[in-house]
Amino acid sequence: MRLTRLTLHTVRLPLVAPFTTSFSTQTERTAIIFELTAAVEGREVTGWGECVALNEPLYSSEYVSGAIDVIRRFLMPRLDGELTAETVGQRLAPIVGHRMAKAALEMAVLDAQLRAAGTSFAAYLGVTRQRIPCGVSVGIQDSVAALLSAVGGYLDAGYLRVKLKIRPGWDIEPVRAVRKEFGPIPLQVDANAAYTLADAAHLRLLDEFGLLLIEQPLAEDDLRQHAALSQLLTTPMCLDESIVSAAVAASAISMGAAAVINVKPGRVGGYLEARRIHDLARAHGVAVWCGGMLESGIGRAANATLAALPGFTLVGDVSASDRFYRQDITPPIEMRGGHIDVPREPGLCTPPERRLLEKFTVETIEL
Ligand SMILES: O=C(O)CCC(=O)N[C@@H](C(=O)O)c1ccccc1
Repeated sequence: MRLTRLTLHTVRLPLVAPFTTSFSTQTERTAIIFELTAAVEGREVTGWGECVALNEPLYSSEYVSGAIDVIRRFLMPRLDGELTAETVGQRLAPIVGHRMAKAALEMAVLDAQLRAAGTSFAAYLGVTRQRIPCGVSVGIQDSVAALLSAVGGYLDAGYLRVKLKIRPGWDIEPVRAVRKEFGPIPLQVDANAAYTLADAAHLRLLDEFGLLLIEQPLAEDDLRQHAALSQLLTTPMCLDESIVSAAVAASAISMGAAAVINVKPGRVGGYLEARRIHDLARAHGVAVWCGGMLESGIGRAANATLAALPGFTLVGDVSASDRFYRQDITPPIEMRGGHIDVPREPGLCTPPERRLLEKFTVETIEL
């Protein structure tokens, strides 16, 4: 196919409640929605993608306006002429980093390619599961009572696994309270790199709670310290921010820094690299689960399909749209009986509804 036009819709989606992690509190999600037009054998097709970079470089080095700049100046010019989704990564490889921007471009090309072929992402990946189990990520709350109320609400809604955000000063006590209130529910914690190896003795206190895993306790770039810490804990070590590619996943697995990997297509440069990490981890007997970046229904639908691959043996963060949004730009993705159906329509997602896309768009750039 040949790309003919790319429109970047910067959308601002209000969150149903503030979402606090160890690095920020978000009350709305700014994201870049990619609307790609391409020519496939003389026909015009549209592909949709979503860049998961945050407004500020607090989760990783990428951020919305920087992603727009690198796409305009350095990435799009490398995608001229005939290309396929499978060749986008190599075309963009000379540009260092900017994985979330690259992932969104590859995603839009893949969506256009799949729509042109009338193929679902599920068929493309060869997944056989019809639905995926849903977990929920619970932000840091103002009080333990508020946390217990939030967790109770999500369990009543049918979520099958709870992830608690933690940071120094909000860790042992809230986890203990959730265990006391709700018993042996599937439970894990996510620190978003808020600790150091010097906190090992404190983090060992988490071992008494029988958690599924502890996610990214230390800095993104410190595999060695995560490997050392994993020797000191009985709770399985999971990495998120550190795993930016299949190559780094291979290093983390070989160093014993990751017993489990949170796979996020945006963080690793795209869904094709995410599949490579899935395949690598599975070959090593390492479990993976699908993380989330507060995606709209575009990324959320694609994640639901990715999470249906056989190596995604742990419940991920693919929640229903209403976990974060009162109104999405696509038809809401709904959870039934604690599961989300794997999309089977052509492409990666249901396209956004034009009036909703316009309602939430704060900036439109034509490339
Ligand atoms: O389900 C979701 O989309 C949210 C899951 C979640 O907690 N994401 C966290 C994370 O650290 O993994 C996050 C959210 C927003 C931005 C960066 C990270």
